[in-house]
Amino acid sequence: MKTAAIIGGGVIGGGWAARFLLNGWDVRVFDPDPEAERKIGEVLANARRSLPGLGNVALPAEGRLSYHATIVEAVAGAVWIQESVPERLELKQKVYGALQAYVAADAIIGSSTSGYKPSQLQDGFNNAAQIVVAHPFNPVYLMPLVELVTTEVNPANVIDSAKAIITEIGMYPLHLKKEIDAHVADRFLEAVWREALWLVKDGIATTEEIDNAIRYGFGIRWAQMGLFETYRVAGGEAGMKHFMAQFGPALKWPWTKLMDVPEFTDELVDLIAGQSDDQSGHHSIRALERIRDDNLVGMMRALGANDWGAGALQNAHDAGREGEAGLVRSMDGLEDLSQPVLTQSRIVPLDWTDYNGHMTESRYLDAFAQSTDRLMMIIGCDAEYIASGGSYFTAETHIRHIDEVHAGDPIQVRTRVIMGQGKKMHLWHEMYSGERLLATGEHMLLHVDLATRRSAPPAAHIEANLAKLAEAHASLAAPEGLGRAIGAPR
Ligand SMILES: NC(=O)C1=CN([C@@H]2O[C@H](COP(=O)(O)OP(=O)(O)OC[C@H]3O[C@@H](n4cnc5c(N)ncnc54)[C@H](O)[C@@H]3O)[C@@H](O)[C@H]2O)C=CC1
Ligand SMILES: C[N+](C)(C)CC(=O)CC(=O)[O-]
Repeated sequence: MKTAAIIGGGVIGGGWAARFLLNGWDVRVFDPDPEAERKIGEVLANARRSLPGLGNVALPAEGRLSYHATIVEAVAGAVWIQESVPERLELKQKVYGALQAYVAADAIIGSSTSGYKPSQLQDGFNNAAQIVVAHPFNPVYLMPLVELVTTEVNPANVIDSAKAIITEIGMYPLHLKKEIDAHVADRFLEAVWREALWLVKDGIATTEEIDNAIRYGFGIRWAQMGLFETYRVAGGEAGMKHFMAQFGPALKWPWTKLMDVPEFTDELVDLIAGQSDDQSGHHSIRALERIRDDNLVGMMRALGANDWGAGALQNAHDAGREGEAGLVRSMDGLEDLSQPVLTQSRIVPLDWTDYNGHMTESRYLDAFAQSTDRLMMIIGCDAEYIASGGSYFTAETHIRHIDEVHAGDPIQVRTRVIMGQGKKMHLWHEMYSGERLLATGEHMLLHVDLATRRSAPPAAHIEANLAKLAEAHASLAAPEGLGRAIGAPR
């Protein structure tokens, strides 16, 4: 089991603790705040609610969380130390002094700093080679980006290990080519924030109207294509060059105030805070966090369906986790052909539930369809085969809902081949949470030629694999409920 030490467990340190813990790492925390345990507990509760269902493959079992009275105790055995103390250079350097004395020589020390350059943190320490900036985004347990900033004193093996660990916990290491104050993303955030403060101060728009300008407009676009790809599309068929020719000159017009910062007078602070209270004061911060998390999970899962942006990143992370979750991609991976095939192992995501507070009916079909997709892949009807023109279409489905399941619960689907002959594939899926049977799905599929859209025999290797599974599964007792239908009223 790998161990991470969290030095400073506030908003960001708590998020890092949750991210490591839910990805199976042991986490040791040092924070002198007597309220730290309670605060981290609340962040962790939100993380447990949202992160496990973000992907389509179950996460490993949670690691162990412990709190320690000193830095020296907290860093014992840690291979990653994440410093997230307040953004004050002299405080961070004091912490690095202690870390220099106690951290293992091969451990990595990441700083969450939003603005300091790694050279400012490394300065004067004989273990500078171990110190990097690993700047995350709030909430750390859901947002994938980590800006990894290094200097010439960090050797390649430290940088490679840092990238590998960040990737292992489901995040994306954006390694900057050189260090710069506030890295990449915070420079944008500062520019946008500065401009927004002017717009409020000058009475052009309220905090709520500015937020609407973002969330009804460019904010949604940025979440999926970023800045440059969005503008490339906005240039029409002529693309980026046309876009630059058309809108480049505006950069020199007085559209923005950029470096000019409004003074934080009491009047301006009251104006902004008052408008923010009017806009959102009816929600507690924890409630707003949950609304934010629900939306982030929903958006990232929607991007995943298109294998795009943060969703594509999550899909790649899922693919790397399949083996540990017991999922296979080919017949070679099946240890015992006579047993039903594990075709899904996941946590019920937040966006799969409904007004009745449980997994909604359409998601049972979604889950069973994903299990069918995996079985198709296992017998050889994979992306390459489908691109060559053959696939299966579902002709008939019968789902029985046997027991409830809720967001955050683990589910597994085990699949039997009832019949696999010629064009026909008859599947039986059983969905469990632990030992509890939740639902069954019976599906008849037909192999089709994608060019003619008509049924046609599958390739020989697919037919052979299907027959092998059907024969092996025939030795099991017939599943209870097989062939059932609602039936016409008498
Ligand atoms: N809040 C945000 O949106 C983001 C913050 N960051 C960065 O993360 C770092 C932490 O920021 P937040 O979590 O927002 O601050 P915070 O104020 O919520 O948490 C800081 C924590 O550090 C603890 N602390 C203070 N002195 C300490 C010491 N000597 N040793 C161990 N713990 C100590 C405090 O008790 C507190 O719990 C900063 O460098 C900040 O720039 C990075 C990304 C986003
Ligand atoms: C405001 N902030 C500079 C601390 C923000 C960040 O560093 C990243 C984030 O989560 O927005």
